[in-house]
Amino acid sequence: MSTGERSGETAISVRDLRQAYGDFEAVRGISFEVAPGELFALLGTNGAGKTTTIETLEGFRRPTGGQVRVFGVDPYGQPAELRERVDAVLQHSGHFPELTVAETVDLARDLNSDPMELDEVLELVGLTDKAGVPVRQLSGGQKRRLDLGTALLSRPEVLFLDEPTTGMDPEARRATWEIIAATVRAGTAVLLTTHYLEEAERLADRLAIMHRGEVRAAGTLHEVVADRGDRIAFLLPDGVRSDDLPELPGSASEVELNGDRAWAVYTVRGADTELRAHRAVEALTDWSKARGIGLARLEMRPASLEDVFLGIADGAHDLVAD
Ligand SMILES: Nc1ncnc2c1ncn2[C@@H]1O[C@H](COP(=O)(O)OP(=O)(O)OP(=O)(O)O)[C@@H](O)[C@H]1O
Repeated sequence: MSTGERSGETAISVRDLRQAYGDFEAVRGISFEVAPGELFALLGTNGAGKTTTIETLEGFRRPTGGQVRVFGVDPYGQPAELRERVDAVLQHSGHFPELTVAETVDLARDLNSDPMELDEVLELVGLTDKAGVPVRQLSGGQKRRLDLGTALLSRPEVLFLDEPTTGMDPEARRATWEIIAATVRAGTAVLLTTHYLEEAERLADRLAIMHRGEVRAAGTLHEVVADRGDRIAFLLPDGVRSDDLPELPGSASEVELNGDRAWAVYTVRGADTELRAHRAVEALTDWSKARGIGLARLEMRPASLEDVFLGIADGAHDLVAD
């Protein structure tokens, strides 16, 4: 159990954070907290402000507005009282390419007062057989595992993970998820950014989706997808236009193009979503029978994290200057 868990304090606190680069405001008033033994995932479109937020929490940047705290301490400038309690896997690691894996781990161990043993670190991240290999000869995924090993060897109470599994094959990614989950179970507060939605689904206790510097959705996975509602979809029958689709109480309809197929999509939101979605399917079936048309590929399912993300990202790739 970590010190933080014992005292019940908040590990990471972000309140109305604003961060600007010159005239451009990259982070526009975001707030969240992470407790010891909790993993919070920060998701978002490219350029949403995730790395800027993590860099601010790591003490590389002073907020232009709002406040960030790590165990109640302002992290700007990486004060000594936080150095032994906090570690990170950044997007770009700073290892020396000519040093071997073992030398790299030992170098990181030298900077800590009570680090894990070398063998323990190598085994933890599956690099035992690469101990004598220079870092420059590692694959991208192996370098990420080395990054994780050098971050974990100090047994940090707060861990920042900025896209930690990028470049890993599916097996290495799953192994890394196990390591991260075990670290959280041991009491570490983890702030994770990732573009792999499955990673957040597997690991996150709570999450936030950012877009253009703002949090657009936040909560547990269940809360975030429940907000989006249930989805009913079927292939738009030949000869049926979007205007011909029946109106169903409590649901919104639209036509989605996927490749060369057009889909009729209904979204059912609010209280008793499951029951109302079921009634909507019955009404659609009656409507299609009355017209003698089929509802090919009819599906009804709760929204996924991907649906929520894509709903937020819609238009995110327009070349619009902020
Ligand atoms: N040093 C900098 N100077 C000026 N603008 C910057 C700087 N760093 C980031 N930005 C801009 O701030 C915005 C947020 O960038 P940031 O790297 O925080 O986003 P991100 O959510 O981590 O993106 P990605 O998912 O693509 O890694 C982007 O528009 C980016 O171009």
